[in-house]
Amino acid sequence: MTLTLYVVLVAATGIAILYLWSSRIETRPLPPGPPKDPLIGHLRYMPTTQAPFLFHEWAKTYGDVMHLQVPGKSMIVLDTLQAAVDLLDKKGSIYSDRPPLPLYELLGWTYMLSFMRYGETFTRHRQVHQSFFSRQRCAGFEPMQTQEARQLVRNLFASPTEKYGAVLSKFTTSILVQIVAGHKIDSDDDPYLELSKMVHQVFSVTGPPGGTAIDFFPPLRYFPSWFPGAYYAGIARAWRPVVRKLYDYPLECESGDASPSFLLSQLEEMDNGASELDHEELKGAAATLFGAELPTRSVVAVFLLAMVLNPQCQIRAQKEIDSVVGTSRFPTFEDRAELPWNPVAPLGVPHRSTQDDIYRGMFIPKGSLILANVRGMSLDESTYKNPTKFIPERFLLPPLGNGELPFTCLFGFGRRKCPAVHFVERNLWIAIVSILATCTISNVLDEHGNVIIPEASMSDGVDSYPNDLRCLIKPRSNEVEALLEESKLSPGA
Ligand code: HEM
Repeated sequence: MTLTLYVVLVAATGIAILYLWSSRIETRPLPPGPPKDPLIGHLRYMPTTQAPFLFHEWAKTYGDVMHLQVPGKSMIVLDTLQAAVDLLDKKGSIYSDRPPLPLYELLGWTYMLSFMRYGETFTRHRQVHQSFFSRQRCAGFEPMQTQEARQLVRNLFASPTEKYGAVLSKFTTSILVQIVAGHKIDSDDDPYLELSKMVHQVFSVTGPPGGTAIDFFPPLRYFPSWFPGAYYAGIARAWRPVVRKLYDYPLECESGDASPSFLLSQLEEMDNGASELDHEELKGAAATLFGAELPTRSVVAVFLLAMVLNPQCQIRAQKEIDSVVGTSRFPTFEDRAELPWNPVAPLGVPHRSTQDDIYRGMFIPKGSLILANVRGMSLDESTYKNPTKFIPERFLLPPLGNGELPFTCLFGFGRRKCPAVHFVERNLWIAIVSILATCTISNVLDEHGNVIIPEASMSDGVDSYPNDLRCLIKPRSNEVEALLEESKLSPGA
C-alpha cells in the first residue's frame, strides 16, 4: 500500500468515526434542515460562496433555526433577530464560546480575543478591551478622528479610483495605530501601512474562520500542502512569519516616549504589577485591535458604493447635512445629535454552545457551532419593507421614515458583542458625514463616455469588501478645497 493510499484510508476512517460520534442516537428533535447524505451529512451542500444568502433561502423552507451536520460538527443557523437574541444574548452563559480554529492556531493567531475560547483567559482579555473602549475614553478620541476624517477627504481627492481602497485602509489604520501604539502615520511608506496590507492578505488567503478542511479534520495540519485537504496548512506555514511580525513589531517600536496609547498604558500597568496581561498576551491584544481594522474599511466602502448607486439619497443626505452644518465649516462631533444615522453591515464570527439546550422544543446539542446569519436578518421581510432596497430613512420615525427597527445586530451578540462599538460608531459617523459634506460621488465613464454602474456585490470571507468600487470622488465646491487648506493650518477649526 502506498503512503498516500494509507493516509487517505486513515483520514476516511477518522471522518467516519467523527460522524458516528456526532450522530450518537439522539431522541430529542433537532431543528429542521435540508435533506442530507448518509455519513457526510450536509458537507456536499455547504456553500463555498455567498453562504448567508443560501442560508436565508433555506430558512424560508426550514425555519429560522436550522440544523446542519458535517462530519464531527453540528451547526445551528439562526436567521432571525429573535432567535439570536433568545440564544446568544439571553443565554449568553452557554452560547459564548468560539469553536477551536486549528488553522488560525497554525498561523500563530494566539491571544486574539475574537477567536478566543470562552473561559478565564477570555474574561481577562475581554475586560482589558472593554475598559479601553469605554464610552468616556472613546469620547477622548474624537478630535483625532475628526482630523483623520479630513485627511481621508484630502487623500480621496488626490487619488485615482483604483486607489480608493488603499486610502480607506490608510484612514482606518492611521486611527488604530494612534490609539493602539501612539504612532502617527505621516507617509505612505510607514511600516504600519505595509503591515496592515499584509494582514489583509493573510485574512484573504486563509479562508473563512473555521471553514477549511483543516478545521474539520485538524490532523491535516501536519501534512504537506500537496496532500488532499492540506492546502491551507502550506498557506498557514508560509504566512506565519507575517502574523508574528504583527505581534512583535508594535512592542519593538514602543520606546516609551510615544503618545498615550493602549500599549503604553498596559506596559505601565505591567511595571506597576497591575496589568491583567503578560507580555505575549499584550502582543496578542494589540494584534487583535490591528486585525479588527477590516470591517470599518469595508463599511465605508459600502457607503461609497451605496452613494454612487443611489445619487438621490446622496443629494438628500447632503441637503440635510448642509441644513445642520452649513457650507462654511466642516462637520464635527457636536453635530452628531442632529444627524441621526444607522449603519448596516453583514458580518459574523461563529459562537459555540457549551451545554445541551432546548429552544422552542428543539434540541441544540452541546458543542454546536452557532451561526447568526446577520445578512439573513437584514432581509427579514416581516421587519424590513423592501429589504434589498437602499432606504436609509426606513429607520427614522414617521413622518420622516418608516420607523423600522434599528439594525442593532450589526455588532454581534451577548458576551461576544464587539467591544469597540463606541469607537467604531464614531469612526464611521465622522468619515461618512465628512465625505457627504465635502464630496460628490459620481459614476466613472468608460472610454466611450458611457456611465459605468458598479456591481452591488461583496467578496466572501472575513475581508468582505465590495467587488466593484468604481466611482469618482470630487470636491463638492471650490469652497471645500479652500476649507481643507485652511483646516490644515488650524486643525482645531
Ligand atoms: C464597522 C466596524 C466593525 C463592525 C461592524 C464590527 C462588528 C463585530 C462583530 C459582529 C463581532 C462579533 C460579535 C459576535 O461574535 O457576536 C465583533 C467582534 C469584535 N470586534 Fe468588532 N466590529 C467592527 C470594528 C471593530 C474595531 C475597529 C475593533 C477594535 C479596534 C473591533 C474589535 C472587536 C473585537 C476585539 C471583537 C471580538 C470580541 C469577542 O470575541 O469577545 N471591532 N465585531
